Parts: sequence; C-alpha cells; structure tokens
Amino acid sequence: MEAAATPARSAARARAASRDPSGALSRPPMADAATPARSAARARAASHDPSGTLSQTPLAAAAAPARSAAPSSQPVRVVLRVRPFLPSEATSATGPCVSVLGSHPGGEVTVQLKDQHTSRTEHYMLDAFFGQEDDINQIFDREVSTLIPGIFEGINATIFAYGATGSGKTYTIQGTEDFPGLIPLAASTVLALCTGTWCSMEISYYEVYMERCYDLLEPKAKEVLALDDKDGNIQLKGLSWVPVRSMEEFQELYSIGVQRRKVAHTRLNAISSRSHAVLSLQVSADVMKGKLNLIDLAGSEDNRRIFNEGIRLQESAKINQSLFALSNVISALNKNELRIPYRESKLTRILQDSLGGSSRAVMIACLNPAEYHESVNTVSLAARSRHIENFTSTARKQETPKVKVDMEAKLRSWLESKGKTKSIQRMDGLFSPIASKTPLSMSHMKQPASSRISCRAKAMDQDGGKVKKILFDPEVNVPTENVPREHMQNEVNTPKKAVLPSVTLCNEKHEASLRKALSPISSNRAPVNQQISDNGNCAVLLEPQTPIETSKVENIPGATPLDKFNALGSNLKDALVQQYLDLLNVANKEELQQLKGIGARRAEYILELREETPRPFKTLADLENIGLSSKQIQDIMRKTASGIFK
Ligand SMILES: Nc1ncnc2c1ncn2[C@@H]1O[C@H](COP(=O)(O)OP(=O)(O)OP(=O)(O)O)[C@@H](O)[C@H]1O
Repeated sequence: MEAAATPARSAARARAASRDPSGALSRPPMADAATPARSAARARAASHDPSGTLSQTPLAAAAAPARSAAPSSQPVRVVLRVRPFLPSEATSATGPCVSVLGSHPGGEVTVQLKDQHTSRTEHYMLDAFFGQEDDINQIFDREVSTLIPGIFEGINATIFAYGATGSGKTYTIQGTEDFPGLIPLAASTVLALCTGTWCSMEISYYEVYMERCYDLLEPKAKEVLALDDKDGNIQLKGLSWVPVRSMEEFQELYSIGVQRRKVAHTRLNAISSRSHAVLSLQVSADVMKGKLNLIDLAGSEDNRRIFNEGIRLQESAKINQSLFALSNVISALNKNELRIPYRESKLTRILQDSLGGSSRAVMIACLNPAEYHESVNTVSLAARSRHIENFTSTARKQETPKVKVDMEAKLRSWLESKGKTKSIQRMDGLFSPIASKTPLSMSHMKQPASSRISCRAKAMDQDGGKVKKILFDPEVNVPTENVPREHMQNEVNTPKKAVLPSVTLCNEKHEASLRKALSPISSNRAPVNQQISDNGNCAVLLEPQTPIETSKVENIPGATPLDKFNALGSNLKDALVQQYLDLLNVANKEELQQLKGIGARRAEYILELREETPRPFKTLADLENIGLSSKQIQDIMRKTASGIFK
C-alpha cells in the first residue's frame, strides 16, 4: 500500500522538491555527480564476480556477474568505525581509547578499549574495524558494495550507523560535500548498475521520531502508518517512492529530505539528529523489487551526563528505548531465535522485511576516540547484538571495574520516560525492588546471571533440595571451608530482602557480571579461583568447581546422608563435564553437530581451534571461546544431565 509513484506524480514531486527554497541549507554531499567515470568504476567493482555466476532475472542481469560473496554468514555483521579527534578534542586527548589487538581466521577482529585515566581495559570481538585513518570508501567497498548485487536479485539489505551522539554516524551515512558518505556512494553505484538495463531506481526517505514515522520527501508530510497486509507483510501507508534517474535528481530530493530531518543543538553535538532517518534505494524490474536501507540512527545518550530536560529528555528516552529494541532484534537474529521481537519498536517493525530472512545487514558502531565510557557502552551493545558474548581474554586483570553499565542507563531512561522518579531514586541500590517492575526483558538483563542462578538455587534448597536441578549450579560446590555452614544456612533461609547485604559485598563483581551480560570479553575479570577466595559469597558462573569427593565427605565428622548424596551429585557433574569437554576435543564434525548447543558454525570453529591447539577445552570456561555464554553452558549441561534420566 505504499503510495503509487506514477512517473508524472513523481516527476512533479521531484520538481516541487527541487524548487524548495530551503535547498540552500546544508546541502548533502553527492557522490560522483560530476564524475561519472568514478561512479562507473565503483559500480564495476561492486559487480565484480569471481565466480562468474550468471543469473536469469532482469534484476540480476543488471548486477550480473555481480554475485559477490556475502561478507559474513551471520544475518547481521557488526563492525566498528572510529572517527578522528576533532580539533577541540585533540589537545586533551592522549590517544584513541580503542585499538585493534588482533584478527581472527574468519576475518573478525579483537578490539581493545582502554581508559587512559585508569588503565582499565575491555576486549571485544567484532566483524571488522575501521580506524581513524580509514576513509569512507574503504567502508563502502568492504561492507556496502558487496550487498548491492543482492538487491538486484530481490535480496533486501540494511546498513545502520549506531553510536553515541557526536560519534560520527551522520558523517558516515550522509557525509559532507567533500567526503560523500555511504548514501551518495550507494546511490551512484546503484544508478550506474541500472544504466542500460530494464532496472530502475526509486527512493524513499523517512524518519522515525518519538515512535512515529514521517515522510521526508513529501512536502506536506503526514504520519506514515505501518500496517500489516493480508499476508502479514508490513506496508508503509502514505510513504512516497520517487523514481530517480540521475545523481542530480537524487541530490535535489535528498537535500530537501535532509533539511526536514529533526535535529537539535545538544551539549554534545551542535547538530544532533533526534530521529532515526532511513533512506531506501529500491531497484525494480517487472514485479521484482529489492531495496537497500541506509539508516542514520539517532545517537544513544546517557541523560545523567547530558542533562537533557523536557522534550530532549523524552526524545532521548524514546531513542534509547528503540535502540535497545533494535539491538534485541539483531541479537535474536544472530542467535537464530524463532521469535524475533520486531514489534518492540516502530523502527524494527518497519524494517521487518529488511532484517532477517534472506536479508543482509551491517551495523556500523561509531566511536568517538576521546570517550572511553561512551565507547564501552556502544561496543558492548554492538557486541551483544553480534552475540559473541563470552570470549576468553588472555589479557591480565588491570583493575577493578568501576564503570556503570549501560543497561542501568537504559533502565533509567525507561523509568524517566514513564515518570517513575521514585523508582529512579531507588535504583541506587542495585537490587532494589524496582527490578521486578521493569519490563520483562529489562529486568532479566538487569539482574546479573550469577544472582539469578544464586536465587534459584536458594529457592530450590528451601524447596527441599532438588538435586537434579542443582546439579550444575555453580554455588553447590563452593568449597565448604570458604563458606561456613551456618552462613550457608543463613543464606538459604534468608528472605529475598535480607540477601541484599551479601549482594552488596560483591557489588563490583556483580557489575562485572552485568557487563558480562553485554560484553564478550572482560580482561578485568579476576581468575575464577581468586574470585572464590576473595569473596566466598559470590557465585561463580563458569568454572566447574572442584567436586567434594564422596570419600572426603565420609571422613568429615557429622557429615549427613544429604551431604554424602550431594557429594555424589558433584562427582557425577564433574564426570559429565569432563566427558563433554573430551568429546569436544576429539569428535569429528558430524559428531560435534549432533551435540547439544553446537551447530554447524560452532563445529567448524571448534575444528579450527583444534588445529591451533590440540585440546583446546580443558574447563567449561573454555567454551567461552566458541561463543557460548555462561547461561547457554548451564543449559547445555542441564539438558545433557536430564537426558540421562529419560
Ligand atoms: N570520520 C570523520 N572525519 C572527520 N570528522 C568527523 C568524522 N566523523 C565525524 N566527524 C565530525 O564529528 C562531529 C560529529 O559527527 P556527527 O554529526 O556525524 O555525529 P553523530 O553521531 O551523527 O551525532 P548525533 O547522534 O548527535 O546526530 C561532526 O563535526 C563531524 O563533522
């Protein structure tokens, strides 16, 4: 039900657009408007096909031999771009807070974020890194041009620029007069590929502001409605699609749209985008259509830092909420989940046909090199989207984490948007009662996994001790010498509220756990043994604790039958874990694929790891290397154990 773009109507609209007097302001860059040769060369580069595969469809013919290999096997690639220091930042900065540590066989990179003031570091694995010296053409060539042939075959693609305010998203997507961004580069490439074929290009340009969608090309913009058609596909009612035949036409339309976009002056950026802006380039031939969405997301904001008020605060809350929803969708796609939460925000609902399925997407996480905390927030959310949550860092512990996680900021924003000021005040206690009042997804994230497991174990103990279920609970085997029996008894029987003091004791570790829910690698994590001895009250997630040997328990004066039974469970657990690890160390690909929790990709990766190190899996913690989170490991072990009793 998209507005029909008849040639006459579109031409009139284009003419009207080109007459818009506001066209004098902030004219966006136009790639290759004056250099068709360069454009054609870029199009040729985009259509280069090493395999020489030819397609029969008219769309494919335009792009053929254009089938370039998709840059990644996962639905959404997540890459980093670090902008240069601005003149105002250069004097105070000692160096960029982010750098590449190394690259992996699959092309992924490990990046390090370092706080220059405290020397705190964090490490993350992502699909690619573009540093301060890399220009936009490199990003275009590696991440965007490879997707363009696909749209000629009806395969939609989406590029997002994500990041904090002022991190360079607009610069990347839109660019400047001198340095055109991804939009003009993509438009000129698509136009060049259409030339001399039956294919045509039309564009739409809209923004999502405060959960409402507005057409940026239509002068009398009304709200665009996102409606489901009879087949369940999303249709944007009222959105105009305008045919574009040259870069001049494109320039005129796009300039008008850019000026209509909602921007504001904020403390961090003089021209800060307050909406998500989506430029769609649609290629059609006969009935087949394919589109490329290029999205300049509004900047994520920490309102405690920016001191937004009034409408800026409301905007910011909506922005943060929708970015979180986007990250949930990307994460669910990359985890191959059955249910993708598209309906959590307007943006994800609108993009439903371009995210998931056969569509490809790239999230470009933009970073300001002078802002460590902000960068950590951006990269942790990006890495969470990519869903490589637990990656073992070889780096040593630098110092205790002191950074608040961005989940807290997000929760705070959500509460602000609901006017829950009292709840915000209560947030200072990490496990305040508000956690249970947050939306399900957030409360789940808010509570550290260790705490969730710990609470469950306590509940089960109170419940009479369901041994099978607690078989893999990390707390079960905390050495008894570190936790006096009376203490354990107290914890087990203490009502939830009274647990708070002991939680507070491990506050910093819980923060680390929270961060872990978001970030793949933390070099600041203390070795597991140290965590236990430092603080016997902290649950340890991954390391299989030394089981209490049955014979030793028998020698302990006063050991009860229950103690002996629990010790037996510990030994069983240890044996099962060892068997599982051994299998990962020796099984062939087919066998690996049959194991719970190991799909085809992980099986391949395990084989690669084994080429580098003969027996890479010695403890459960080593499973982090293959991207399994602590929760996934717990689940796998639990399912494996429950299989025994079938
Ligand atoms: N790669 C780059 N090279 C040079 N300058 C850059 C680069 N990236 C960004 N900048 C400059 O940094 C400033 C902020 O960039 P930009 O407006 O693109 O940020 P943003 O992330 O879109 O912010 P917001 O979310 O507030 O809209 C601008 O002055 C821009 O010119």
